[in-house]
Order: sequence, then structure tokens, then C-alpha cells
Amino acid sequence: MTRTPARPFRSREWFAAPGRADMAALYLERFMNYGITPAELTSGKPIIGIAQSGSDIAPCNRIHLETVKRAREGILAAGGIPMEFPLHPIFENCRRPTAALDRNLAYLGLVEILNGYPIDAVILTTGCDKTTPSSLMAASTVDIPAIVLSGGPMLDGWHEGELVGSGTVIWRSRRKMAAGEIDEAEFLRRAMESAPSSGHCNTMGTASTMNSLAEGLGMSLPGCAMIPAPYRERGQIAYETGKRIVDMAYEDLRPSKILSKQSFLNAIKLLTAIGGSTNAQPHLNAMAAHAGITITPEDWQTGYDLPLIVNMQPAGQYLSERFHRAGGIPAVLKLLVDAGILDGSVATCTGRTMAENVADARVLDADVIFPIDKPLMEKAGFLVLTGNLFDMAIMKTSVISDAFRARYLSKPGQEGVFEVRAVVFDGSDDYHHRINDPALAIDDNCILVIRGAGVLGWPGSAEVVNMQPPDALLQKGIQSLPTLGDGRQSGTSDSPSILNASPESAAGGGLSWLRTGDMIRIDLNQGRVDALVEADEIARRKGEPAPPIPPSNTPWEELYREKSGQLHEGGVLEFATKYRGTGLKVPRHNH
Ligand SMILES: CC(C)(O)[C@@H](O)C(=O)O
Repeated sequence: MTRTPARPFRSREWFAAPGRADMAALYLERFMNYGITPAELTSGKPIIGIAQSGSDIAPCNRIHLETVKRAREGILAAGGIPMEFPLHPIFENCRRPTAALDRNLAYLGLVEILNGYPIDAVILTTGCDKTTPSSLMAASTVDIPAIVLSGGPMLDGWHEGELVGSGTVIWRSRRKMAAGEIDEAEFLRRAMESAPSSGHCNTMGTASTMNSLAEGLGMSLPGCAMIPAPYRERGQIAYETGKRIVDMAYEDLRPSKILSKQSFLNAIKLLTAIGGSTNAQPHLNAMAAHAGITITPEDWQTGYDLPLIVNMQPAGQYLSERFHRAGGIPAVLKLLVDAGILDGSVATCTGRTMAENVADARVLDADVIFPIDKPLMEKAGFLVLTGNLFDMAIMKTSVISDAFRARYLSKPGQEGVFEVRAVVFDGSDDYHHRINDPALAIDDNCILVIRGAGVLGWPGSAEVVNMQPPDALLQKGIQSLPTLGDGRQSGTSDSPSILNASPESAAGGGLSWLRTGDMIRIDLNQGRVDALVEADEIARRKGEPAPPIPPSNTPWEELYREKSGQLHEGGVLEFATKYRGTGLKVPRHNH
């Protein structure tokens, strides 16, 4: 039976090359050198790209060297032709000066590949933090049928009978080491045991968050996000994803037909329910911007009033393997749709609505997924903040500890309001160099502030705002101080920082004139953070030299700085957001 695609496949423009038999021959011949026959390429079957994000330097995604084998079989079984190609690698832990540089670079590269080659539809292999947003940003720009295949998290990590989650264990052990409770060898053992298998972070860090949100946006098959990388179901969903993308190619089911304002609002709400990463804020904004959708600070605030229902580190207790067995993202979506919190009518890659996809999903472990009316925490979303130091920053309220609440947020008659003395650091070298300097006299009336950590400053925006207190305070049992910065922090961190402050210091934002010793008033009820500095003094300081930032060290750093916007708008290459649907036109011949 021959199937007629809803829109002629773009690969026909290459391999049938109407009126240009010479070009068709040139396009066809080199694919044969690895065994594809001209008959296959001219048969009218869709060519399905597989954007391979795994490699030795992208270990969180390395599982995709395996998953794509099953994805290829799914593609072939459904009547498509697979063509695998590399995505620029992104490895959050290791990439210096920051992996944020790679998100926009991988985006650019993927756009050019999808646009410039005979690809009719694409599987986006995702895993580590930024592989998901960069791929989805590109899919929106090109707007050919696209589906996310997550690589999945690692198995749960165990150390001496206790769960140890990747990332989270690093920040917790770092504090223990500074307090003199563990040595370096024990630190490494904990880190190693938190990462027991292939896959990305097993906590609700940025990787799990972004893959969960891709599922929540309807861009992956239901259940895809949380299947641990080594599980048999991972190979099975790779096969199903391969089959499904062929159908999507025939149906011409493109990202623009799936992604809507409503689906992004759903994602913001899902983010609260799962206790997801603060990095989701710039990434969701970036994905929306490339899809032609504006997400405002008010839209972000709609997530604040909602409950946390997934009991996963860093906000909760468990890790992803247990969450998967508890029902994973489909079970959470089902609860949220049934409670009327999510709009279940949104489109998804299955061709069905979100509500239809999750109709049969169930919670299988009540210790991990809580009911909406008896959640782990009420009002657990990101608090959106503004003030004289920035236009927008966020605070992840689900990680505020009882000790932090008692110390800062519970002053009788003034709940949620506190004043603290700023100790300002210019980047993390400065922080590490001076944090234990007794001359700074840091105590628990201080807020640690880091600047020069944003898009322009670092460059790229670094995960540095979860600064820990000086060793002397840790040794006295003070686990955290308020922190503020124009950078990001790890999604695996349990620090209730005020972060992603934007515009950043290097763009002339308010943090640029802040001085050590200034008092800062934080009013969580009003959503404000203000330095208590008179207007004429602020004006005087603005005339002084700006805080130092390092020069660009590579050509891309320079170009990235020139073209990227601020974090509250997603930190995207701003000129790029006007390009949408580029794949609907086929570029002219090259010879
Ligand atoms: C653990 C990392 C590297 O910090 C990141 O992956 C995140 O979760 O934000």
C-alpha cells in the first residue's frame, strides 16, 4: 500500500531533483558508499534524521549510541530511511567555561543540518541538560516533524545504604568536607556511587527536568522521560519512537502544530509539580521564543501557587528509578489534568491530546507521587522577584529548608521579609579566594552575592549561585546563607538562591553598582529584592568603572556575547527567533 504524505517530502527535491538529473545523481551516489541503494532513496520513503547527541565527551547521552540502533529498526519497520548525524556535544559538568555556550551553538548547527540536507523528519536524542532545549529550539526554527527520544537517567545511586543522587550529593558532600566531616577519598566515593550506570542525572536536576518538560510539551512519547537508561523499556521506546516519527512525517505533524502557549503554560505547572530545575526558566523561555511564543514573568508566576507532588531529590527524597516505577511523568500529568491544573486538550506527537495519552496512567507508589490535595508542599513553584537590582530573578521555594525558613522567613509580624548585608563577589574565582577571609566577617546576617556570572559576564552563564557559607559557619552547623546572583545554579542544588537575576551586571544591571556592606531587603510577599541605597548614591556609583569580566577567549565566545540576549528572555541568539519554518522551503542547488 502506498501512502501519500500530507505534504510532499522535502527529500524528493534532492533525490528526484525535478529537471536536474545531474544533481539527483550527485546527491544519490555517495550514500551508496555505505550501502543505501538508489532504489531506496528514490522510492519516495521519508528520510528520518537522527540527531546523535551521544559521544565519549557527552557521557550523559552516550546511551544513544545504543538507543539509535532500536530507533533505526523502528524507522525501517514503519517504512522510513534512517540517517544519523552528530549534534554538537554538550556536557554540563565538564564544559569550560560553561556549557551554556553550547546550547546556542548546537542549536545553530542543528538548524543548518536539518535545513540543508534531505531530511523529512527527525528524532532528537536528548539527555544532558541543554541537549533538550537546543534540539527543540532548532526543531521549531526548521519546523519539520520532530520527536524527542530521551536517553533516560542513571539507575539510583546508593552509598552505605542511603540514596545518593547525582549532583545533589556533590553539593551536600562539599559542605561536609568543609565542615571536616569527610575527606577527599570519601567525597569521590560518594560522587562515584551516585552515578552507577549509563544515563544522565538521576535526581530531578536539569536533565531530568528538561526531558520531563519535553514529555509535558507533548514532544516525546508518553513515559519516555524517566525510563532509566539501562532498562529494557528504553530500547523499546526507542523502537516505538522510530516507528512514530515515520507516521509523523506522513502526517506532517510539525512542532508548530504541537507547541502552543497553552502547552508552555502546562510545562511551567508541571515543573512545579516535579520540583524541577531553575534552569528550566531560561530554557523554556528560549524554546518558546523560537516557537514564536512569549512567556512573561506573570506566566512564570502561575506556577508558584501550585503544589510539589513528586518526592525526588533535591526537593524531596527519592531518585528517578523509583519515580519511573511509581508511574513517572504520565502519572503526574494525569493527576494534574484531572485536577484541572493542566489543559489536557493540547496536541502531542502521538496525534492524540495530552488527556488521551495519559488516560490510563496510574500512581503506583504513593511515597513518591503524592495526591494534589495532600502534596509534599503547597505553593512550591518559582517565586518571581523584581526590584532595584534586576528586572527578574527567581527563587525555587520547594528547596527552602525548615532551618532557612525559621531563620529568615518567620520573624513574627514580618513573615517572608528579611534584611541582610551584602558580600559581593566578582565571579567564582573571587568567591573561592575570599569566602574564608575573616576580614569579611560573614555571619548569618549576610547574603552572598555573585555577579559576572551571566550570559555576557562568564560568558554563557554559569552554575555558581549556590555558594556555600564560609567553612567556619559550616563547622558551627550553619548549612546555608541567602545567596543572590546573575548566574544560574545546578538543578540538583538544594539552595534556595535568588538567581538568574537579569539583566546581569555585565549588561549594566543593578548588581553592577552593588557594594559589599549594602543592606538588601527581601520581601517574598511582595516579590521584591531591593538594595537599600539612595538614588543619588546609585547614580554616583553608575559613573564608576564597571566590575571586571574576562575577555573572550574563542571566536564563538565573542559572537555569542554579541548576539545573545539576557536570561529572563531565554538567553537566545536574538536575531534567530525571527526564522521560523525554514525547512518548509528547500535551499537552492549547490552545483
Ligand atoms: C548537575 C549539573 C551538572 O549541575 C546539571 O546537570 C544540573 O542539573 O543543573
